[in-house]
Amino acid sequence: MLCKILVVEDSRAFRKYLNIQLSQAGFQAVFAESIAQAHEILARENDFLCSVLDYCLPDGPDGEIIDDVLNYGLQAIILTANFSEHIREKVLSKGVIDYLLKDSASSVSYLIPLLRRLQENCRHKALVVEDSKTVRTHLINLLERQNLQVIAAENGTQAIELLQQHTNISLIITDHDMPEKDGITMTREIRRNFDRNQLAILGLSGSSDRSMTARFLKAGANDFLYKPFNQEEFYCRIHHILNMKDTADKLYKMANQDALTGLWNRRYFFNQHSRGTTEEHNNIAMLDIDFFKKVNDNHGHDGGDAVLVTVAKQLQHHFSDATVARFGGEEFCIQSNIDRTIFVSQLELVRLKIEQLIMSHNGTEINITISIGASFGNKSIDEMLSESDARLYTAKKNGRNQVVWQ
Ligand SMILES: Nc1nc2c(ncn2[C@@H]2O[C@H](COP(=O)(O)OP(=O)(O)OP(=O)(O)O)[C@@H](O)[C@H]2O)c(=O)[nH]1
Repeated sequence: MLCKILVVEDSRAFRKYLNIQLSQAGFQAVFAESIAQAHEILARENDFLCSVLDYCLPDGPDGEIIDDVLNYGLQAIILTANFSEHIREKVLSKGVIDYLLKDSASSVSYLIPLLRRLQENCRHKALVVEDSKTVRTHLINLLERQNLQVIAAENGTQAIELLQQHTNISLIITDHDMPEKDGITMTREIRRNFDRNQLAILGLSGSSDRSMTARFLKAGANDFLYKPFNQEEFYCRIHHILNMKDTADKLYKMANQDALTGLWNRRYFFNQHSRGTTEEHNNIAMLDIDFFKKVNDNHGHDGGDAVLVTVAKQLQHHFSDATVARFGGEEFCIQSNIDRTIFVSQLELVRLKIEQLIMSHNGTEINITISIGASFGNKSIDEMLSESDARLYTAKKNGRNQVVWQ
């Protein structure tokens, strides 16, 4: 579903221009020409990502629309035709996300990435580490306004505890001077387990010590800001850090995930498991779709691809606690640390499920079966893979559609 943006703008030409730009960027613009119309829309729809508001409207020439829209709990980005320090301060003090000058195409080319950032932000969780309650609350408000999920700690020790409980934190904003553990020491400790691409850190300090920037960056922070900072600078840094993080995440996925099925690829599998395991149970299974060439021959490459995706989904569903990888072609590998007997019964179950599954493609039905070879114990990954492979070969030789595990 397209992400909806409320645009309140009286200029017909600018509305038309925004409509083209927003729809090309994948947003759905809902337009109002006046404050009155905006109220009508907001009374019946409240599922907007945010609003883009003209500062001067026929029924409110001095930014009156802003409070009205904010009162509906909707975030706002302001467009102004004239810039003045007075308007800037007035607008920002109301708690809007940003304001833009409506003077050129560059303002719209700033608006689109800003909207995309807001859209992406809801996937990110931020941890604020700050001992002053006033500053902490201010930081939380600023980040929540950006659609980020936010949790907070009063010092470095508490922050590290929270980091262990919340495994999905992607950004930390931390002060330096705090009781128990300061921000630089905490950053250094965090970097032992998380690199800059996994967990971004923005350091803050109200100190007059000008070496603070270098100290934070050398300890592993992604960026640093002296307090007091202004909202625009803070948001620019946060956006920059999160854009870098999203790019790093995308690159990681491209390098480690199979593009067709979304499963892990061979490279990821070997990186994860090449060093062996200390787990009590260690199981590997190699799976291969039977007579897959025939699926391609009978249903085309598209049909074959659809089958690969369906099998991948089944494997993910049945082995949610394991590492499931597509090794290439129609071959998959599972590494699991559960009890061997349970693992074998899971393999049997998924084999049966796939045998019973009727997939439909372009109006035709596709049935497939899979063959599986499994290996157990604390051997090297290479030994386990070649044992599984040999058992998979046996399964194929013995008639396919079966699990061989001894
Ligand atoms: N659609 C599709 N086909 C693929 C892909 N990768 C490999 N293949 C096809 O997978 C088929 C594998 O065929 P074979 O190695 O002969 O094995 P099989 O037909 O499954 O026979 P058995 O393994 O002996 O049961 C080949 O036709 C490949 O072209 C892919 O990403 N998509």
